[in-house]
Amino acid sequence: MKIALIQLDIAFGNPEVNYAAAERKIREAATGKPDCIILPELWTTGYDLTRLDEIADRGGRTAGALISGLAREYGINIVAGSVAVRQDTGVTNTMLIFDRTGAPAGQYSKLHLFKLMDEHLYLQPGSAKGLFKLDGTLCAGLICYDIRFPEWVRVHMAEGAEVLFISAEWPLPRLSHWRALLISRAIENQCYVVACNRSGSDPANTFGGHSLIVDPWGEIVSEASGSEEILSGEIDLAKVHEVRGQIPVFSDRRPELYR
Ligand SMILES: NC(=O)CCC(=O)C(=O)O
Repeated sequence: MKIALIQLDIAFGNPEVNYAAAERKIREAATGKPDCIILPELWTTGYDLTRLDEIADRGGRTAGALISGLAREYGINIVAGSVAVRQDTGVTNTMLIFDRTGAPAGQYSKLHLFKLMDEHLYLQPGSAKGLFKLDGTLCAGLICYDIRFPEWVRVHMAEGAEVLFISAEWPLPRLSHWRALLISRAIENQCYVVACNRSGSDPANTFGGHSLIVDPWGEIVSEASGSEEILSGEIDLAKVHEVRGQIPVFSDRRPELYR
């Protein structure tokens, strides 16, 4: 599976600019004929949370129509990062996933809200898992701060997911945590981790970039710089089975005692 990670510099609170930029980058990434493209967290609005009443995407319809159309046009799966989605009950930070036909393959609303960036004041948390299938492979999609919760990642991996997609807006001062957490999640779950961060800055934060693909042994397959770029890398699902066969972590678990 060939993956393209679009490490975007997001315009603060300006969905129109971000829709145009994402479309341009997806078209550019599509020339490399990837099987899957991934975008960062909150790529339509950035963290302009105080203006969500104005700029959140009702039902995710605008972002959904754009991404579904591009997925269908190029025949590529797109993990469309996350979008501030206006629901009847409030706004969620929701990952949208489309398959090669442009059909929705799943969605996931960020479960753990990050207080340091005021998410709890403006966003509603999700309450469902982020499992979906791409080309027959079971995948999990989680968002940024979620990677600090290994127990939540494990819930997905224990159901048999082989690839963990992460969309993020992870600030530069905690870049060492970003790398260590992603490598740890890959090693402990013996899965591929495909993690797309943003670059650039907003009024409150500078973001770290360094999007990553990590293999099930914890080795880095590809790593981006700190600037805007399209990162590519290949994942070999046979390696998941090889590593899980060599050290049978999942069958050696004692979940009855983990309480
Ligand atoms: N957008 C986020 O969830 C950021 C999470 C983060 O920075 C962290 O340190 O955790």
